[in-house]
Amino acid sequence: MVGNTSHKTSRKTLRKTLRALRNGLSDSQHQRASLTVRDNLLSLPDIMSASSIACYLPNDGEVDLRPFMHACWALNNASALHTSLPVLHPVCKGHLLFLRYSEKTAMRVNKYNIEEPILACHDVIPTFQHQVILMPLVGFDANGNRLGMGGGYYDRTLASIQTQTLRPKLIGIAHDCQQVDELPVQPWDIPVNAIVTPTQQLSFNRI
Ligand SMILES: Nc1nc2c(c(=O)[nH]1)N(C=O)[C@@H](CNc1ccc(C(=O)N[C@@H](CCC(=O)O)C(=O)O)cc1)CN2
Ligand SMILES: Nc1ncnc2c1ncn2[C@@H]1O[C@H](COP(=O)(O)OP(=O)(O)OP(=O)(O)O)[C@@H](O)[C@H]1O
Repeated sequence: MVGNTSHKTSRKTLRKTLRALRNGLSDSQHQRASLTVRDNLLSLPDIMSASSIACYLPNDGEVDLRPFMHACWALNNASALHTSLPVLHPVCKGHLLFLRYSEKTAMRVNKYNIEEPILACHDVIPTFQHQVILMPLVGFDANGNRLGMGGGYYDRTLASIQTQTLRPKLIGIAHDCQQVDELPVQPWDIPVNAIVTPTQQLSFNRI
């Protein structure tokens, strides 16, 4: 665990350190992480009862959710379980849309070189209509505070649904090496309900 994480340690420095750690994992560590996270997710009642789950495609050494998405698609033959991916909002800068994603989805590359579905209105799944949003974490602590890539995309997008009573469960996904003692928290940070890593399933009581 990265130790020296007082509030004085800037988020920028932490991001750099934690991104280097996950990018330093070997191919076999990445493959194992991806499969154990898949299995851990499939053991969660919130996942098994969901009909729409927002995922992401791996970037910058993140845990690869593609095996999990394949498992969801296999389940979708028996139950109605759909996966979506984040797309940079074309109008509302700094926000995300979530678009339905399957093996047949036409894709393009966004400004961060991450593949995303080509925008088609009928494929948009409104954020609040997801039961679960799986969020890529750069860092996390044992209180469920999270650090992302620094764009504020998830924070802005999720801020608009915080007042709703029925809102998606936010599950952060990370490698174990991304845990820190204590993250410096900002007023706009939206904490997660749970965190899944290859070896941990943390859950947090939130109102
Ligand atoms: N897989 C994945 N998809 C995602 C996210 C993510 O964190 N992971 N996002 C979560 O928000 C959104 C994209 N946000 C991102 C924000 C910054 C960078 C990034 O690489 N920033 C560079 C600077 C690039 C530049 O300014 O041109 C860097 O920090 O090195 C990437 C994605 C939507 N899709
Ligand atoms: N709800 C919001 N409204 C306006 N600006 C926001 C909001 N949330 C975050 N921001 C802005 O986004 C910037 C990046 O935020 P932060 O450092 O929390 O990124 P992050 O941890 O990568 O978040 P995310 O994973 O949500 O992209 C901050 O400078 C902040 O001003």
